[in-house]
Amino acid sequence: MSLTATGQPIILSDVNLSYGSQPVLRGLTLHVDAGEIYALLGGNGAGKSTTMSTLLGFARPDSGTVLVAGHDPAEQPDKAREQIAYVPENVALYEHLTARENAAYLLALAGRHPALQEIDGAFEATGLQASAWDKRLGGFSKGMRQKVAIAIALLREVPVLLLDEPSSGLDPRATADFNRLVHDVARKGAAVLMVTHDLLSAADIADRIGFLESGRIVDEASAQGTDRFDVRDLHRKFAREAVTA
Ligand SMILES: Nc1ncnc2c1ncn2[C@@H]1O[C@H](COP(=O)(O)OP(=O)(O)OP(=O)(O)O)[C@@H](O)[C@H]1O
Repeated sequence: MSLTATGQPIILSDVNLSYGSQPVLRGLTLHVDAGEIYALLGGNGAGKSTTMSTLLGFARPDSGTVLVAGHDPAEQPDKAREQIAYVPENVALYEHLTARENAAYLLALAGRHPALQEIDGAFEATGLQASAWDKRLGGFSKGMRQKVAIAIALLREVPVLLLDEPSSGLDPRATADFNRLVHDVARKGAAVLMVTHDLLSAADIADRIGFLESGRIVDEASAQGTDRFDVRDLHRKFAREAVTA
């Protein structure tokens, strides 16, 4: 695992990015430590997806520093992506392959060849019921798909986990299961950056919450020990930002 001198797997420092004449990221600075869960909250158009695209090497900043486990995604996209497990809002898996086949195939593409027991162990850790392991993905719910995606992420043992709107479309039970899993991944040492509109989830699992407005962090809050976030307070901040964005 290659880290930067500061040991932070996710670094965005003073990042500026425009689409044509429209500035989208404006001096964005955001660092995530190993083992930390950072929730990025922001209204529509605040630049959350662009931030993800920048980390994945799909969008090139005009200036500033972006490092994923020490690699600049714009210069070395393959190296950066090797360090990232990315779970998009709608997980893309092979519909005609079973859960086990999806895991084996996608991990092979990433250069890993875990034994079947390891794949099953990861499914077990995610709470995906054993009766689904040999079923084709075609009939899976969104929650089940996310479990397969997280199992693959667990087996890749990468230092960076990026989650895009992970709880949208999940019922409260599935959201709680998913949050528990993300928590476990972070406790194993991954830096987790999640983009979300779900204040409850953010309050539940984030160590830090950043409010993104017009491409920069305008406010940040940290959980202090066992003191969690006050959701009503978050809502007030979020609503204000959404109004002023
Ligand atoms: N490929 C692109 N080309 C031009 N403009 C873009 C492109 N992608 C995003 N934008 C613009 O950049 C701004 C930020 O978009 P982005 O998708 O990053 O915001 P977001 O916070 O993810 O919003 P949402 O919550 O609606 O998904 C928006 O004004 C959007 O129209």
